[in-house]
Amino acid sequence: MIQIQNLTKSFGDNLVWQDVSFDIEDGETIAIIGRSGCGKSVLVKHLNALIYPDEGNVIIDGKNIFELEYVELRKMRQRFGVLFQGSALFDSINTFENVAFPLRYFTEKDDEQIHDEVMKALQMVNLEDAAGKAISELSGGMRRRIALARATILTPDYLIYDEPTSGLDPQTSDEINELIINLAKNMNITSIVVTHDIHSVLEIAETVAFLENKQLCWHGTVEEMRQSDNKLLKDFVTASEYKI
Ligand SMILES: Nc1ncnc2c1ncn2[C@@H]1O[C@H](COP(=O)(O)OP(=O)(O)OP(=O)(O)O)[C@@H](O)[C@H]1O
Repeated sequence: MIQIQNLTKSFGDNLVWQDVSFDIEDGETIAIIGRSGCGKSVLVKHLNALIYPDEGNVIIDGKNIFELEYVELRKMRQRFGVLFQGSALFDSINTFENVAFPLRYFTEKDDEQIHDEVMKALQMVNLEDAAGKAISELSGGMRRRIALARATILTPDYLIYDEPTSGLDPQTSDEINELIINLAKNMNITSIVVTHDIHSVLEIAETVAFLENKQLCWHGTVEEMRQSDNKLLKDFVTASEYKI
């Protein structure tokens, strides 16, 4: 379980948000929503201590991650997979090696084990035929799926998705959403999804955290979001051109 407690973060005199608190249960899929620049990415970067807050704590399984020493911090970070905005694949190595990269970097596994695990991951995203392809040969949707295979190769407990469907057509977005749902179910992953895409929120999320006015404006289940009277939340959802 991740407990976010009274987090406040500024960069210089730019206050991003203050006093943000909510919990993420094991196995939950939560969407972090809010307008551009409201601090969604900054918030999720606190969850694996890529950014430290001015005030507040993140407690994972009872431990305050901002107090961890280097070795424990590294271990904790390995429990997270991250699907970066724009996929962030390495163009200089092929698809197979992109997915294999975390195994080569973080584990002592031999080539045969690495081969088996990479092929299993590629199968999971329906791209086993792309193993030998250069990244430049892949479409945007395929890149996203390869990035997903790489993000899950170390079987993380938590997976952070930063705008997983941005720039994709509706059909490809649906395919990625389906993969996110399957991964959460089959690998029992806790998923934290940063998105503007209300359609995706309704497809994949169980809970929603809405950042607005430099604070956590609203937090609840998707069902509660559909019925909420919170004006700012309603305005945000309506502006996303999706009626709930
Ligand atoms: N490393 C940094 N140094 C200084 N300011 C930063 C840094 N990272 C983010 N910010 C600022 O923090 C604020 C929140 O940025 P963030 O990227 O989290 O927003 P976001 O909600 O994810 O936006 P978007 O939806 O456009 O990706 C912005 O004002 C941004 O300029």
